Amino acid sequence: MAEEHTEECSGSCEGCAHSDSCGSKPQDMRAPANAQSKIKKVIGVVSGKGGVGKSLVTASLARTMREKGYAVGIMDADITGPSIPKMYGIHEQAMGTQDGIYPCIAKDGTKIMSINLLMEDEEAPVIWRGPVIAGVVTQFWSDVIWGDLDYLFVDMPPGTGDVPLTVFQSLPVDGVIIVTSPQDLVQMIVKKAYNMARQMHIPILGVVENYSYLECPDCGKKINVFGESHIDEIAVDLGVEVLGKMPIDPKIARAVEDEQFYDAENPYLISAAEKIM
Ligand SMILES: Nc1ncnc2c1ncn2[C@@H]1O[C@H](COP(=O)(O)OP(=O)(O)OP(=O)(O)O)[C@@H](O)[C@H]1O
Repeated sequence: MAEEHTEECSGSCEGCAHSDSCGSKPQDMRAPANAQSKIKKVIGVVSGKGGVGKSLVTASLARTMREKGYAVGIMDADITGPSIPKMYGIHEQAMGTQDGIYPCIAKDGTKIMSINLLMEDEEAPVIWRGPVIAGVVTQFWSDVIWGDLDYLFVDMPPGTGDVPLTVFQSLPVDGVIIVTSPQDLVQMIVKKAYNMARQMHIPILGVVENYSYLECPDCGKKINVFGESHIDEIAVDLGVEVLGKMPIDPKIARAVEDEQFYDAENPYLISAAEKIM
């Protein structure tokens, strides 16, 4: 019979003489990366609720890292609402061999994998149950030939469902960035995302507030379109860093609309990028 841990257990199995036979040892559910992938850091971008600009923040972080000369990939784990390929103007299908699937490469060199790159019709809905969707995300890790990457950003679906759970359990996530917006609900939803990452022992790198303000193009006055920000208080309360406050920026919105995000500049997330490095 497997031995159980004793009162002296520190919680970590490292260095314990009983670690091989202990029945209480946490199960490692990590999926193997593709044999041809060498990824230095995996960063998850999460949000407690939808529509806060998580995909935009993911792509902005990837752009900032590309500008700094790093090899970057984006895994679009938002299977039912994929938006990353379109932002970069990618509408082709990914190619596969018996070794795996090759990500598509954006004009700025960012490697991208998304369910939309595997579908014949990118407008066809994905009507799959949670475990199937979660399985696809694991395949994005095991079957995609990412090659050598400094950073892989994972654009998670909103909330705390099957996919974030699978990503946290199956991928070696080095840390998460929580994206939020300045609304009353925010405190509760940030805490949900925060608590999920904590419970899964994933380091929280900090929070980014999106839609923080709009700068008047005539007088430069900052208008709080979605109300007063509470992000600084929330960050203090949770003991996490505020990594950036992104305004509503028509130039960025245009880059998305024109499907030319590979050219977009985002000066608002420099400290978020530095925190990752
Ligand atoms: N700071 C911003 N300035 C201008 N446009 C923005 C900004 N943030 C997001 N947008 C635009 O708002 C829309 C929604 O953003 P995005 O797709 O990133 O949200 P999301 O949180 O990933 O959504 P979902 O939860 O549905 O996956 C997009 O068209 C995006 O380009």
